[in-house]
Amino acid sequence: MLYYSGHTRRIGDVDDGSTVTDFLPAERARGITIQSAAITFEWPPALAGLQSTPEDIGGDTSETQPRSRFTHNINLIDTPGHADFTFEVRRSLRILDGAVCILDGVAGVEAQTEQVWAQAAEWNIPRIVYINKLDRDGAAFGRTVREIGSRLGGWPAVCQIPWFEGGKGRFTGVGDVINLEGLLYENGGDGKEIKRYRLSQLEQEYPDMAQELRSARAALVELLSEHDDQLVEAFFEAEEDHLNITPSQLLDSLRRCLLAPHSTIIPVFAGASFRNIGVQPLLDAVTNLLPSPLERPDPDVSVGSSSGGLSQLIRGDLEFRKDTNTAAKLKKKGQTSDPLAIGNALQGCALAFKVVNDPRKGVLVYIRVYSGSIDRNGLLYNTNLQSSERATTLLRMYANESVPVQALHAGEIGVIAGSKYARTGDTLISYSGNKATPPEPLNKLQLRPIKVPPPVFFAALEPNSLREEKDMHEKLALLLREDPSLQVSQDEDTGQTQISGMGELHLEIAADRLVNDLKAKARMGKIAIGYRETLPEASMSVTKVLEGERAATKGKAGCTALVEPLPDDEDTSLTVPDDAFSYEQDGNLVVVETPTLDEKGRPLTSDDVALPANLTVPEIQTAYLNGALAALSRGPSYSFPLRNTKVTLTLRPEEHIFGSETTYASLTAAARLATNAAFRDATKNTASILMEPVMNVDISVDEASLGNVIQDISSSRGGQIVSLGDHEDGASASDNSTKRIDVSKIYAPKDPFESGSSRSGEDHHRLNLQRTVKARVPLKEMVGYLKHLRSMTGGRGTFVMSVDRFEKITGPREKAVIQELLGGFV
Ligand SMILES: Nc1nc2c(ncn2[C@@H]2O[C@H](COP(=O)(O)OP(=O)(O)OP(=O)(O)O)[C@@H](O)[C@H]2O)c(=O)[nH]1
Repeated sequence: MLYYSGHTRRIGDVDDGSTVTDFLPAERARGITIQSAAITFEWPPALAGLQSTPEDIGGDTSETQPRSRFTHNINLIDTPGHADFTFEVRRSLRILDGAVCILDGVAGVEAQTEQVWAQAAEWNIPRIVYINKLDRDGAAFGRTVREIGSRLGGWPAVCQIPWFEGGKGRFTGVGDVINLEGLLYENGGDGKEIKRYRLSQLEQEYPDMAQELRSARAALVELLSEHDDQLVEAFFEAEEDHLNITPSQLLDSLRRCLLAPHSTIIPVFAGASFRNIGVQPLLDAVTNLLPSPLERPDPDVSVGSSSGGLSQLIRGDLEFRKDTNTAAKLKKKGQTSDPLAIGNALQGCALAFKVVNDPRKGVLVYIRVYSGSIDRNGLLYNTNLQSSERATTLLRMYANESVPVQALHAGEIGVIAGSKYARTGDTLISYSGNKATPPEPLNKLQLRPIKVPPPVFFAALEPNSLREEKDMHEKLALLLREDPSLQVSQDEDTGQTQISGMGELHLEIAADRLVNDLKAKARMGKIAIGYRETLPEASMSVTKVLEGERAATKGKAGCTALVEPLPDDEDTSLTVPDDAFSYEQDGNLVVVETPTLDEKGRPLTSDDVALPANLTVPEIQTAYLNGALAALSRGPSYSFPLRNTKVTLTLRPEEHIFGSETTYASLTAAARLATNAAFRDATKNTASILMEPVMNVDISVDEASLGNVIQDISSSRGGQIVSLGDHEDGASASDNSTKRIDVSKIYAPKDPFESGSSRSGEDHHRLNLQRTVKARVPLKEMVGYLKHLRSMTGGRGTFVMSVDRFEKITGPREKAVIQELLGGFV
């Protein structure tokens, strides 16, 4: 894409590590994408002027021109395909306006495809499909098209068909169903030499291709007519001749269908990128079919407990819930809660979706601007961190150069260079006025956040020497800004640092980044499963006072803690009193109570003691919270993080505050001490109960291996089969909400081997039947599964998994796990 748009001089090759977007050494070495890089280019190329398009197709010159005749800015976000990085995919998905789903023409729809497809549907992102690798042996365009129908739950609108030499030979080009022409690529060329054949020429020189193209055209018109009345009209005007519909009418219809809410039309394109076949027409399709930022629905935002659309907020139409703390506080402070004034104060709103530490340029924060503009040197408020910084350098990123710009506007993607704080996922806003903080409640404005899945693997990280420890932690902090799906915790007693993440590869790459790219002098220990522990019973209320001499932290402070197990799956928000400060994370709930103080820290009755001047109620709440979170990261019995645990911390100034001796740090330390003591109290009779991650596993296999795979999951691995999908009849793995697609009604050109095979087509069909097994399996049993699955399925099986929940381990399994853990520690 970058080559054809004129931004690089040579075509990058993943196999020899010369790609532009996979720029991390770890990515180039492994040939995979890890971070979603964002790059801007123009299509059609800006320098070339208007692209020459095939003349005289359809014959009508009065109609609207396709968008691909005019230069557009395209922001390309390349996302990783490996299951360990689904979080990376998720966070880039949400900033997309449209997506190209690239399928492997041999593997077809894979388990991973279904997962990412469903996520994209959640964000309402219009998608087109590109079936790649059609040059490979065993590539099956037709079968893949049918799988798109059965497994992705939509109607494939075949916009291109593959062109094989002599019908079965080398893959040489594509048939363009919209423009009714054949595109023949020069063998072994860079893809710039394309010979175009009009239908009439094809009929003379390649009659089979012409025939297939006509069938495909009829199928496309018929499919769209079922979803789009305007095309039905056009069809009648065209004297009911499929071939007389103009390309523009078809593109407009496809676009209407694709952009309609809950669209079930999936435009399909074909190619072999490695042979440089099919890339430019795909770029035309991106320009012609996918929406511009202006055509996207209003992004969801929340402001405190109110939520709605961003433009609603700007117009002053967002209703702020009167019962919220926000409204009450606003009133007290005498500030406006006039929605229009709030909307007017917002000048720009952007999302930081990627933080990259570039060895030469420093920290680059990639942002997507949603409204207004982000200006150079303007003050930017980070509503996640509740702090502001100036965007001194704004860049637009091209393939190998970055261009400084004065502002980034709504719809644009660019970079803030040198930002000190912004992390992946943070909402950034600019606002009117010169204050360091935006007017309330804009400081709470959040673009719809993504949930970070709980990490299920961990490993110890050790600096090579004590001297390196500080440096290692600084570099870790940078890594965490890049990737919020990594977590780091430190053992208070041993000082050992642990890193946890989504998968083994995820942690390996993190360690690789830390050591090789960020040059931390450290090493990572063995990767193990991240179990959790939960309390067997509630503790007594425990008060601890921390004295400076005893601890590393200076100062004196106290805290009272009470801990208790939460019932499984309880909606924790229900158990918090409205006026208390509470925080939920990883299935835990921390509540901080200050029963004798008002929100300004003043005593409620004359018998109560006030806060000293150096402390405020919010500071105490955060200090206590941080102490509790630190304690929660290490359980009392097995040192695993706690789960389903409620921590209630209470501050009573007369007991816990010692004038100016009481600092923020000492309060945090006291809260941690008290929480830990309460944990010990709750486990004095019985040890914590271990919990293990149980995964939702989707396995794709063909009919022949189905029995073995099910047997293996349910008996050897203790898994529970949830459902069996039959892809070809449409009883697919996709959830029930997606409509079933009648696969027999899908148009797909015959695959070369289908006709030439000695087997009857039907037999072949059945043998290739793909099934999706959905199961719930403990993660412990899934370690090393890919290799096993491959051997059971002759290499064709694929699977994906995500954390479903943590479950208590009981009975003989508990013994076995504990034994293994103990063994691991010896
Ligand atoms: N034969 C053939 N091989 C291809 C084609 N396109 C890509 N490949 C090969 O497929 C492999 C994977 O290519 P990538 O571009 O890294 O695929 P990806 O989907 O981006 O992979 P991730 O970066 O892990 O997400 C490489 O070895 C490519 O050479 C094609 O059209 N034909």
